[in-house]
Amino acid sequence: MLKVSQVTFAYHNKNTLQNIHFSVEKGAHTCIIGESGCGKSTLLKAIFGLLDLDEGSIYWNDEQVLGPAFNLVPGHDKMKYLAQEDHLMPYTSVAENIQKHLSRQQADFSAQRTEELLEVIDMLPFAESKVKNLSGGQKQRVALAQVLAKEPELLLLDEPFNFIDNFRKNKLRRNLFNYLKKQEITCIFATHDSTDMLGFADQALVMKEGKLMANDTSEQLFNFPPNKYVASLFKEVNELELELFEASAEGKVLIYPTEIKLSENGNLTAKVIKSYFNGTNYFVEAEANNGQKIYFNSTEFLEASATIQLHVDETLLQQRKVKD
Ligand SMILES: Nc1ncnc2c1ncn2[C@@H]1O[C@H](COP(=O)(O)OP(=O)(O)OP(=O)(O)O)[C@@H](O)[C@H]1O
Repeated sequence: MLKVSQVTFAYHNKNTLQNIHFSVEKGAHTCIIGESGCGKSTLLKAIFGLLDLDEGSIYWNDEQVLGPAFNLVPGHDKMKYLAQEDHLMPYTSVAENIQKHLSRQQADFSAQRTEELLEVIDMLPFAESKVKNLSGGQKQRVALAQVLAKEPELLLLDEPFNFIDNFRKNKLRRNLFNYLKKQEITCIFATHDSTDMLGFADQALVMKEGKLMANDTSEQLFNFPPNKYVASLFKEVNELELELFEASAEGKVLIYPTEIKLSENGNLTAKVIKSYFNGTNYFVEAEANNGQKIYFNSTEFLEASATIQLHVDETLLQQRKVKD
């Protein structure tokens, strides 16, 4: 189990991690998500032991993770950390790059282990290719196989899929996270992409400006986002004044565009501004009578300036009130 307790860290007096507190169970997959610069990479580095904390502590099982001031070779030996930049050997083959990272115990069945890892990253046909001839996304996959080679107890991945195209990403994510579950490897990964979080993380940590804003399952965060920042990580979201639905109501409510329906007996009146075709339907920008913008999906094209009735489910209006 990983225990991160009240961790605070500053780069040159600039607070980068503030009072971060959470734990991760053995074998669980946890994602760290948040806008660029919020401190995701810094948190991964702290967990791996690359930073000397200003306050707080980090424990992997019963062992405290200590920073470079206490370790000649920084980095915890039960963990593997894959940074955003890779450290591959360009003039050797993909297979050799992986073999180099296998542990001594695995030397006897090195070819079999290399093949297994090549399968996880979906690169069997590239085993003998030189790394220098690979694309950015392919190099990223080889770097991933390298950190898996030593069978770490805790794997820390920083944006592991950012150079990989969507077509490959889905298969790679399924392969990787199934493999990690099978091997009972605990994994913490930083990402910008909510599809990494929704499908593959047991637990999601949302960060903003160095603080931990939410720690929950991704389903819970999607269905009941505590604020607009969290909801916006998933997709575009409307933060609507409740007075639009009931004159005397106060406060705001978070509603995703797919949850607003065109309806003759709607509870919201609006005027269409523009319809954008998005392949399956139209993404419509409209304006409520208090001037607030409303975004929703429609199966039909709606003419600009048309007055329309929209409907939002009453239960959602209750459940999605914004908490301060
Ligand atoms: N070595 C460093 N020295 C000084 N400041 C740094 C250093 N590394 C990161 N920072 C700053 O710390 C803050 C957090 O950076 P970090 O890389 O952890 O964010 P991030 O959430 O991983 O961002 P991204 O998603 O863009 O990778 C940023 O303001 C960044 O500029």
